Amino acid sequence: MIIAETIEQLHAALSAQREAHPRQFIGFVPTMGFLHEGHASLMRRAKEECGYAVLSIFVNPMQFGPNEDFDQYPRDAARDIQIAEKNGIDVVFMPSVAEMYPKKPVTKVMIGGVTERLCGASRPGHFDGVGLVVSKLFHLVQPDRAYFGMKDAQQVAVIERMTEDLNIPVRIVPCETVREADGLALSSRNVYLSEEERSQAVILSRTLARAEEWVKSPGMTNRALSDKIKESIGQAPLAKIDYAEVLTYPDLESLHDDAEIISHNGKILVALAVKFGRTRLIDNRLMELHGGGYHV
Ligand SMILES: Nc1ncnc2c1ncn2[C@@H]1O[C@H](COP(=O)(O)OP(=O)(O)OP(=O)(O)O)[C@@H](O)[C@H]1O
Ligand SMILES: CC(C)(CO)[C@@H](O)C(=O)[O-]
Ligand code: BAL
Repeated sequence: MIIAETIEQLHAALSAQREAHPRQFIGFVPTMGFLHEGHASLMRRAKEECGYAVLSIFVNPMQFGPNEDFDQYPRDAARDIQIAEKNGIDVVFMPSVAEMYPKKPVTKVMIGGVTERLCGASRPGHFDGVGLVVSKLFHLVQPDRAYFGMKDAQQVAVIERMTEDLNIPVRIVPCETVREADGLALSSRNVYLSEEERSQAVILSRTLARAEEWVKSPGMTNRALSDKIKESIGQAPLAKIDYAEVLTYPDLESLHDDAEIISHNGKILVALAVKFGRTRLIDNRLMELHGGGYHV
């Protein structure tokens, strides 16, 4: 496995690969490191489907707000390198902030529409930072396919829309969320949780499982569902709701408050962001409705 800390080293590795295997696909997994089994599942899929897999590890300051956790974000490069190697990665790109942003960028990648709700609303500027760094990474790596986790479902919708609007020649591959045995979605930020917060954090996946049943009940309106979701999260005394919303997917538009959910035709996303102390966790469930029918 090649470890590239500079753009020059990355280019050298990719040029050698393209020269030796011109027809082989390149699969790309962008991350912020502190790798876990969720990341590993993306790496294995990239390797299996493409034959050659590139991982990036970069905690991107541009996507953190001034009062967010950029400085505290967990980092462990040595452990990440071992996990990458075990999961079939051919090149790890782990640049410094100065390597990625030698000058303060004056170019903005602003994605509208799909960023108006959820994390786009509660983390102003977040998706401008994601759009910028992912565009840069796509230009640097020029992957055939890029693998993103559905835990960050809004991010998948944003990146799909950005690559479509800008004709970036990459296929975005959404990947299933990997969970702990009790249902908690794996996330690098789970390490911030105290024991008590960790045991209560199961309320996110538990509420999403309940929501899936509630959606199927005839007569269940969006307003009633939202109330039930909030009440369910409220059963965890330490949980503070940032958002709990039901939106269309991938456009992330509102459903009418009084509309019966089961009569909706298309995908809906039940999306949660919940704080435990200073730790903000997200999770979601995507469902497909057929104007009365129901499929996961
Ligand atoms: N549990 C998971 N299952 C599958 N993919 C995941 C999971 N968690 C994160 N990913 C995906 O890994 C990629 C990199 O995410 P990131 O490095 O931000 O990890 P994270 O665990 O989501 O961290 P954070 O705690 O900061 O949200 C993203 O595409 C993300 O959706
Ligand atoms: C896609 C990403 C690596 C961009 O910094 C980040 O938002 C993440 O880890 O999901
Ligand atoms: N997984 C999303 C990256 C972030 O929280 O900034």
